[in-house]
Amino acid sequence: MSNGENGGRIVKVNVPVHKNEEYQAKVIDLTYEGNGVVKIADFPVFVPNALPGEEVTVRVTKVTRNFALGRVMDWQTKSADRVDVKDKKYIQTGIAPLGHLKYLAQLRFKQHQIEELLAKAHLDGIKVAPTMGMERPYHYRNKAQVPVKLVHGKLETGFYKRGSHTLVPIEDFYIQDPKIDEAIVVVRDLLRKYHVTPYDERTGKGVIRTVMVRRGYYSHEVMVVLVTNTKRLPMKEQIVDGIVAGVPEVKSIVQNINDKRTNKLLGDTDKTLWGKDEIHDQLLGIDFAISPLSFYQVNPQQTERLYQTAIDSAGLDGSQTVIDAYCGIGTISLAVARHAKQVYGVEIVPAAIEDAKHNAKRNGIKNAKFVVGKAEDQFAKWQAAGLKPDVVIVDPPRKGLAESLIEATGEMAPQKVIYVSCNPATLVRDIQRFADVGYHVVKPIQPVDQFPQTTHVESVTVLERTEK
Ligand SMILES: C[S@@+](CC[C@H](N)C(=O)[O-])C[C@H]1O[C@@H](n2cnc3c(N)ncnc32)[C@H](O)[C@@H]1O
Repeated sequence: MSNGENGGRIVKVNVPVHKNEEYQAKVIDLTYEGNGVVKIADFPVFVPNALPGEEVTVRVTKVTRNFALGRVMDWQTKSADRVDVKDKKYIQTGIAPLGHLKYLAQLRFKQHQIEELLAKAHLDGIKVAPTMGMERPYHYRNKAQVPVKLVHGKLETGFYKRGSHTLVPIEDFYIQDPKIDEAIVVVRDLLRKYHVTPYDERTGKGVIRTVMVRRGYYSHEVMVVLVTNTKRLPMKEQIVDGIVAGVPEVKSIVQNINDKRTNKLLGDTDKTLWGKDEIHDQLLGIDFAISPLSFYQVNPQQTERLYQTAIDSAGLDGSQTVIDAYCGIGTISLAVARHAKQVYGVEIVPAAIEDAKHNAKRNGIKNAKFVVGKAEDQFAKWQAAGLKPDVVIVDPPRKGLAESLIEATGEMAPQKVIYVSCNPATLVRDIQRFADVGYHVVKPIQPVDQFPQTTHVESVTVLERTEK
């Protein structure tokens, strides 16, 4: 019998492990979240920083009815796939939850996740290609959003410990562009120098909440966004001058005001303090304008590979009509437009569609039309209007596709469906639903590692219409 917590209530649960006790066990698996799994008298305990095959001493930190959480206190044996991460902060904070696994093993882990889900759905016939990885799988992020807090009386920038709001001070973020890390240190030192107070979420007081920095991968243009809780930023001129002097590539300095007591990072009001309102960068040779609130892919190198894989799979020769569903700021649509007769993009966020139209114009692309709306509703409208696309590309959020969208696709009868997925579980579910309307996977699913050192799995699946 052990005490487990349940929404603040203490409940008695009949389980074979006890909080704060230590157990020796062998790690038997790795979860999709990157935690090691050990079983104690058949009861699962999930443990960060533990790899399959390792023998460990685990201290149990939390017990629930069905599982427990634990922490490795000691390793009796270590996995050959283990990397000794120099700084435990990366694992503690969730910056790099797979940072302790060799990169090749991370790529296999991602491939294997899709294979396992297919096998569970009795779809073992569908193959999965080895994950396309990065040559240098570090320092890839083109955007940082770093909380600012008082830690032991000193203003610090860093990252939250997993599952908490405890700030761990960090200077080298490991997966971010090092120029971004340098810019954050410059800003932090200026905030310290001019005694700007960090926001305190308990009292709602203080000035600076977050520092966001973006840097164009090709353009090298840097944008610094200071997210404040107050309309006034004290010592504004001095801070701006300091950033201009300390960050040579800076092209835009923006104050974003977020005076809501919320976990939301950015507020709705932007004030450009210096330079341009937006920076620019390219993806697949297309120029994109990026403002503080714009969505933009964070790993440009791998995004290009992911989208190129999707575009190559579409087999376009300039004569096709293509739908790009969940098009965001039109990244895929605009890249496809150069190889298609006409492209239609649909996306639920109006600001993203504004960006998409703006980006089409800037690049002189005239054969892409963008619509705001729910993809599932828009598919029904297109179907009713008799639109006959040759190719449908979908890039949905983690929850995958609405069933009605799959049915409408079946009715519009494109030759190909290209499915860009960020969640293998909903991908496998949707592959089964596509089979019901006559579409089958025609080549191995291609995972592309968009987020090295983390557990995210992105992939491209090609489905074709097959006669029943
Ligand atoms: C994985 S992102 C796709 C990003 C896009 N391909 C790009 O590169 O910019 C998923 C997108 O789907 C949008 N979205 C979410 N639910 C939607 C819905 N029901 N209909 C249309 N778009 C939706 C989100 O706002 C987000 O932009």
